[in-house]
Amino acid sequence: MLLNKYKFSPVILLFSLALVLSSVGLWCRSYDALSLFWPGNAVLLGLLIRFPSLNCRAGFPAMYLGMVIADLSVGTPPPAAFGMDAANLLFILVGRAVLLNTRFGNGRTRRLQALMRTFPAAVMASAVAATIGSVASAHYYQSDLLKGWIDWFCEQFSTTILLLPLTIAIPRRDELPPLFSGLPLSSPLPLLALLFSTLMGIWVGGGGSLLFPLPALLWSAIRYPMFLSSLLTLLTGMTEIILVANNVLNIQGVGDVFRLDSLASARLGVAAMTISPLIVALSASANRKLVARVTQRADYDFLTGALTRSGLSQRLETQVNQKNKPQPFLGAVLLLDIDHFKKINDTWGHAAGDVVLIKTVECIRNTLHQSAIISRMGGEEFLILMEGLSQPRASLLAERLRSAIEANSVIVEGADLSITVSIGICSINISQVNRLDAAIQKADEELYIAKSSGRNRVSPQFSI
Ligand SMILES: Nc1nc2c(ncn2[C@@H]2O[C@H](COP(=O)(O)OP(=O)(O)OP(=O)(O)O)[C@@H](O)[C@H]2O)c(=O)[nH]1
Repeated sequence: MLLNKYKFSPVILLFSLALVLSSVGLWCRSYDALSLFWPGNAVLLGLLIRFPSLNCRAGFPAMYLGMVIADLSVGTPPPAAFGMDAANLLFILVGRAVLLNTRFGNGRTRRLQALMRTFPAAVMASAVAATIGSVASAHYYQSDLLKGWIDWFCEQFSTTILLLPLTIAIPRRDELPPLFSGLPLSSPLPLLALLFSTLMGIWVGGGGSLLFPLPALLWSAIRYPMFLSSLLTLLTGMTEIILVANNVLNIQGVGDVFRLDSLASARLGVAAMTISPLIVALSASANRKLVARVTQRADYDFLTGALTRSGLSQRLETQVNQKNKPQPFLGAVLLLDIDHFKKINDTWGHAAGDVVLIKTVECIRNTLHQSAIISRMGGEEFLILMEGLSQPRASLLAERLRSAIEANSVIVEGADLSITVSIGICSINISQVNRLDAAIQKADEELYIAKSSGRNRVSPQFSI
C-alpha cells in the first residue's frame, strides 16, 4: 500500500534501505558501544515479511548492490566486501525461506506465522551467514576461522532475535489506535518493573543479573501491544549487551571477596528465570479459556444450544478430515421447519416463540439418538444430520420425530403452544464440507414439497 501510494519502486527502495542500513552498521563499528550490532540484515528481512509488496526477484541483487557500495565507500577491500555481503544476502534469503515456509503454517496469517518462526529462522540464517562471512573475513583479514564464525553467529543471532520481531510487528494503520490505547502511560507498572529490575541487575552484578528483567519483559509482553513489547525487549537487550561490553553490568562477579554478591545474583537470576514460565503459563491458560468461550459463542446457538452453521461446518470438517484417515460422512440429512411459527410470535409474543424453539430442540434431542447432529439454520428451521442411516430408515425416523413433536405439549403461561413441523429428507455422502450445501438444497426442495402439500408431514415418504 505504501508503495502504491507513493509510487516507490521496490527495487529502488530495497537498494536505498540496504545502502543506508549497511552504512549505519559500518558507522556503528567505529563506536565501541554500538560496534556489537549489525542491524541491516534483520531489519531488511523483517521489512520483506511486513511489507509483502517489497518482495520481487530484482530486489535481492539490488540489496546486495546497496550493501557492497556502502562497504566500498568506507574503504573495505572489494573482495572482502563481495564475500561478506554475500553472507549478509544469504542471511536474508535463508531467513525469509524459513519464515515464509507454508508447509507447517496453514491457516495462520503471514505475520503471525513469521513471528512464531523467529527463533529457527534466526538460528539457521545466522549459521549460514556465519559460515560464509567467517570464511570471507578469515581469507581477507587473516583472522581465526572458528572465532570469526562464533562472532558472526552470536552477533547475527542476538541482533535478529531483538530486531526481527519489532520490524515484523510494525503496526498497520488499523492497528495504531489499539497501540496508543495500550501505551505504557495507561498501565505503567510493567515498564517501571523493567526499569527497576534492569537497575537492580547493574547494582547486584554477577551471572544472574542478566535475567533480572525477564519477568518484567514477560509482564510487558502480556500487557502491551506486540510492537511496544518488542521495542522494550530490543531496548533492554541492547542496553544489557552494551552494559556488559563496557563492564557496567559485571557478569563475572566482583571477585572472591564479594562471593556473596555473586551467589545473591545467581539466586535472584534463577528466581527470575523460574518465575517466568509461570507467567507465560498463566497467560496461556487465560487465553485458552477465552478461546474456548469465544468458540462456544460462535459454534452454538445461544437460545437453543443447537450448533450454528459455522459450528456445523467445523464439526463436519473435523469428522470428515480426521487425521491420517479422511472419512466420508454417509447418512441422512433432515431439514425441519416449524409450521406457522409466525402466528405464535404474533399471537403470544416473541418470548413465547423463544420457549417453543427451546422445547422443539429438547424434543428433537429426546427423540433421536445422541449421535444426531442438530443445527439451527436460522429462524425456526433446523438441520439434523444422522450418520449411517439409509433414506427409508431416515424417513421412518423423521416420521417418528414429527409425531413426537406434534404430541409434545408446550404450555406457556397456561396457553397451549403445541406445534407441528414439516421435514424434508435427503441422503448424503459428504467427503468435503462444501458438499453439505448441495445436500441442504436437496432437503430444502423436499421440505417445500412437505409444506405445500399441507404441512405436518415428511417428504419423501416411504411405505414399507
Ligand atoms: N421468537 C422467535 N422468533 C423468531 C426467531 N427467529 C426468527 N423468528 C420468527 O420466525 C418467523 C418465521 O416465519 P415464516 O418464515 O413466515 O414461517 P412460518 O410462519 O413458520 O410459516 P411456514 O414455515 O410457511 O409454516 C418470523 O416471524 C420470525 O420473526 C427467534 O429467535 N425467536
